[in-house]
Amino acid sequence: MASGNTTMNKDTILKVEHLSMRFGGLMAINDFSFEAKRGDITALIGPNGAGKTTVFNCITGFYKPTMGMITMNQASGDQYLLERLPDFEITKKAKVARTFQNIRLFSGLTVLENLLVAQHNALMKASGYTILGLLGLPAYKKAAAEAIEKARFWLEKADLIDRADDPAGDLSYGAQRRLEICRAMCTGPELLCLDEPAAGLNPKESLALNTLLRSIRDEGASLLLIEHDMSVVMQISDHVVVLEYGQKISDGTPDHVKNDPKVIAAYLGVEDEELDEAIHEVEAVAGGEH
Ligand SMILES: Nc1ncnc2c1ncn2[C@@H]1O[C@H](COP(=O)(O)OP(=O)(O)OP(=O)(O)O)[C@@H](O)[C@H]1O
Repeated sequence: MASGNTTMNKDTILKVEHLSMRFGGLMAINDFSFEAKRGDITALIGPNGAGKTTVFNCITGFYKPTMGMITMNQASGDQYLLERLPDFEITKKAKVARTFQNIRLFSGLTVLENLLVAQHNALMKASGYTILGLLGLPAYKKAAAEAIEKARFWLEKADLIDRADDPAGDLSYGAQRRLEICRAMCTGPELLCLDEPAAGLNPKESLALNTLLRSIRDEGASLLLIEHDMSVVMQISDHVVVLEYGQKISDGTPDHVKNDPKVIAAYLGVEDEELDEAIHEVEAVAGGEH
């Protein structure tokens, strides 16, 4: 059941309005608003400590924001105010899944088993929560076959199907990251939030990640990612939002953001009082290039 009723364009999947998060005396996020469009890959970028992970934690229910509204607008038209939902309902009902900066797989289980564990809820429901159900109910057998089918589908997309029966811990780092993303996709999200998916990947692994992320978008899901690797952000994002000190400093296409003097200045790490000067310098250089 929907828990929100904001008037929203159906192309918008996530709307963050006036989000603020205070930790004691620190205002980590300060009146931050943005929208992610359905079917887009939206990247949230910014220098270290800008507040990106805090925004993710508010969207996915790990933190309750000090202020603000976060609306998930499903394709069906159902809306959920995420700041009011417990985190397990954000995955289950609102259909928002996430991965973390550090890999959290069951390394002793096989690749396939990791994806079946992700579908545990659907399987238990089909069993009627009884051992007899597990053993004999046709509904359970059907659900189990569907769970395996879904797992195989995402393993194909991630180029991991040949590793299905290997322990997850035996995979390379890049392959483990892709497996984590497959696991999140097996929960059937409409919005997938990825926290630095390219961190620590070599160029070949980065390319394989880009291919997987594009195929997730092609399958109809929307993505929101935090990423430091600018080659990933610029190559695959449809939309980029830039945070600095908890506030939005730029929002637009990768090209727009890449050439925004405020973004360049933020990444160069200039102090506030030097910002105007840096912007003028960057504008002068950019002007000279044309
Ligand atoms: N649980 C917390 N308690 C206190 N302060 C916190 C907490 N979580 C984050 N912060 C502070 O909030 C600010 C934003 O941190 P956050 O981790 O969201 O930034 P980030 O942009 O994700 O950084 P990075 O790129 O380094 O991961 C930082 O000053 C950080 O120290």
